[in-house]
Amino acid sequence: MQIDIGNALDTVLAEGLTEEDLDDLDEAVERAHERIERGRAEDEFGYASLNLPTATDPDEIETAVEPVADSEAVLTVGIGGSALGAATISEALGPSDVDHLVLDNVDPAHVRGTLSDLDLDRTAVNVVSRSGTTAETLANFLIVRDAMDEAGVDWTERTVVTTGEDGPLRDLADGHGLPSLDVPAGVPGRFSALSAVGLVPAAIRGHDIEGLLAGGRAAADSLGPSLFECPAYAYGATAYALDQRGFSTNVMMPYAEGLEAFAEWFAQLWAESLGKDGTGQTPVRALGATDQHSQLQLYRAGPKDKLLTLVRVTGQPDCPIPETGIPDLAYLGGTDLGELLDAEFEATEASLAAAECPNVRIELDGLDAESVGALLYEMEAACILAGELYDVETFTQPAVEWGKRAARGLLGGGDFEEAEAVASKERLEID
Ligand SMILES: O=P(O)(O)OC[C@H]1O[C@H](O)[C@H](O)[C@@H](O)[C@@H]1O
Repeated sequence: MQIDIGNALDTVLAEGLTEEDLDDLDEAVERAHERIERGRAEDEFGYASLNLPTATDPDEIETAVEPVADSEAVLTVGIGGSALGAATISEALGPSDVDHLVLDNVDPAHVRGTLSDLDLDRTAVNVVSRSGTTAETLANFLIVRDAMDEAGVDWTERTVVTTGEDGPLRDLADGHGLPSLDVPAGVPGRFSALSAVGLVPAAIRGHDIEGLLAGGRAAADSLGPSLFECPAYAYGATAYALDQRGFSTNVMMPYAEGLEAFAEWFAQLWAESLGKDGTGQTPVRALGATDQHSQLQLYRAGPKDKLLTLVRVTGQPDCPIPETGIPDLAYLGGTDLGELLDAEFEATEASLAAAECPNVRIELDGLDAESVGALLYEMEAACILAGELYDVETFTQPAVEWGKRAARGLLGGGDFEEAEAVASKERLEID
């Protein structure tokens, strides 16, 4: 990944970063890098995530998915960090003979519709939950099992489980002798894409999981004590510094359909990791060039509180635009869709800079296993670096846990005082 922070500098924007700011940040990055390396060396909770490209065993994953190698579809049942990494990888690496669908939400119509479209006899069920207790995941899995029973399919022959060392899902996998993989200890879900959590569907779909890990390893080698030599840290430090200047929203806008899910994965990573103690930068998902025609008006002319992260992929396949006799469209003829996308990308960068809106360019050399593995790793490293600069507990998500306990209490899943707050909700109803 290459990064260009030129449009975040004071030479472009009044509120931009000065040379002195960058030097100060660089010193902070050096300290943070030392902390991160110490955490990695000791496999500390969270920091251990940055060791996944070497710790993950691709052969173990390939072996676990062998029983479902005949699948026409893989259905991931998981949510948040247990689904978004896998979805990102599948979408970025493109089509395969095996479709990948995700049941994360518990929307009844969506779940029913998804199941009714599948040939369950040829579907691999990929159940993922680090805790093994997440209500949405477990409820959906029970429904999938039931649907398989009804269709006369032995669900135990079509299910692969990835979960923590213990918990109800681990017990279930052990009880039925299901192929099972570990969510590695010390790795929070949103940092687990380069483990079995993100790689099982890729393996079933025939994608190059060794390549994904090799990309992660190359990215690990690129980490270093200076932001001027480390794209991941340059990104994390720039986003942090801009947030300190009031650019409290980070719009992640890839110019590639294959990275739409990546923006969603990034949003969880950034929000759950950095949204602590009254700090954090709000991630927003957008897609270029599509959202130039809907949201860009706000980003350029609305409140000056946004950083735009614009991602482009070089080396896209050719897609020539045919010549036309229509005079107004003549400029398009003989060019290529890729050229049009690039022109849109650069025009957006310039238009934002001209309006004093900071933006950062991230470039990827193609969307292959290596570049996708590197991208996921570098964004995780950027996030961990930013967490050090904010001085927050990057790897926990207590605010999310609050709502989970409240919902569980409401469903009779135990006594949770958070559930009482739901009953005492203030109302002012207008019909
Ligand atoms: O993997 P699980 O334990 O099922 O958790 C799935 C997701 O649930 C939560 O609500 C957490 O906030 C997320 O960080 C996590 O990724």
